[in-house]
Amino acid sequence: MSSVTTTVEVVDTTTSPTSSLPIIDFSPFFSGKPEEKLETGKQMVKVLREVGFMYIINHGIEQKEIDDIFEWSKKFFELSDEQKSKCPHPPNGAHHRGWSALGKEKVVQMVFDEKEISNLRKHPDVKESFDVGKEDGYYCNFWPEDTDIPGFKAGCQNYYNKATLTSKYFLRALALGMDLNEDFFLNYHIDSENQLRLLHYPPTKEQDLRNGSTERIAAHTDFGTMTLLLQDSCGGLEVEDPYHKGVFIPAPYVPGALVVNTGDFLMRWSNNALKSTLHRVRAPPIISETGYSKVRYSIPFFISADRTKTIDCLPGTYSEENPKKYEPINALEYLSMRLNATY
Ligand SMILES: O=C(O)CCC(=O)C(=O)O
Ligand SMILES: [Fe+2]
Repeated sequence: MSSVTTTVEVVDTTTSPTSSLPIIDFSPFFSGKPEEKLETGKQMVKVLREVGFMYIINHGIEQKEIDDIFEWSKKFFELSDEQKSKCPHPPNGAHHRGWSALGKEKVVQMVFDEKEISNLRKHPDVKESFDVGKEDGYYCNFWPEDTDIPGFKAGCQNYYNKATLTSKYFLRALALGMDLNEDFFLNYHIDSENQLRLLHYPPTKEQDLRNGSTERIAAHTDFGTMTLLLQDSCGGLEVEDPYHKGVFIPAPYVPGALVVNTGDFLMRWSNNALKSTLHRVRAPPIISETGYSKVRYSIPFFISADRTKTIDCLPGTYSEENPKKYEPINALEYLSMRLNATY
């Protein structure tokens, strides 16, 4: 059996910090050979158990498709505020669609107390975003005027569909890696309300980013099943070392790779067997000459289970010695609770 982990192994990090994220080559999964599919799934699950974050290469999304969605993102954020404000994000945080202007959103980590949230919001994240879901989904999309940016809607939908397709391969691999039927997770993601998010972090005073008085995106975990992230070469993404709380590992740009991580929903579903790891975006590592950090574009794609589905701890993740830590929960109920806290 060929080994598909092409770089840094997850070693025993209980004494020394993890230095970088593992890279998984997904191409053996596409061979269709059961043993190669299983091996790819096992590798994914090992990383999700230990780190919760990895790079995936040879995932099936072509470089041209990646370039195209970054181009659309840049074009969208170049529109005037007046043009972008024709498709505003509604005040209801759970309806995560449309444009959120600079300073609108504060990502908070598991804080549900109104007063505490409003204190945290005094330092909003320095970013603007545009969110898209399934076109005929539960939450309607908001699009800019086609005359302002012709082709944008189709461009986003192309990437949305490709990322959804890719997510289904990852869900198959995940199931095999967890010793479940290959279609186990697919059955909970038949009618997924996935979320495509275009993110733009404008140039920001570097010193403020370094001393933490300004944040691009504060440390948080993602909510859903898994996230597939594209990032540009700016840098600044950091992932908490699973064995050293408060120590963050840089997750630099790897050309063509998707950064893939467990979300809180999957962590709960797995009875905490899979880790949903804290991550944040800080100053890029390279010091600028201007005192301002470079602009950053990134494109997360959040995979969510069907809103009608209720999940219970996965078979094989609980026993008499390790009982279920959670009650069953409905997917929509869980996501709405988390999203409402960010607006
Ligand atoms: O910009 C990034 O790379 C991080 C984005 C992110 O973590 C998120 O939107 O949840
Ligand atoms: Fe995130």
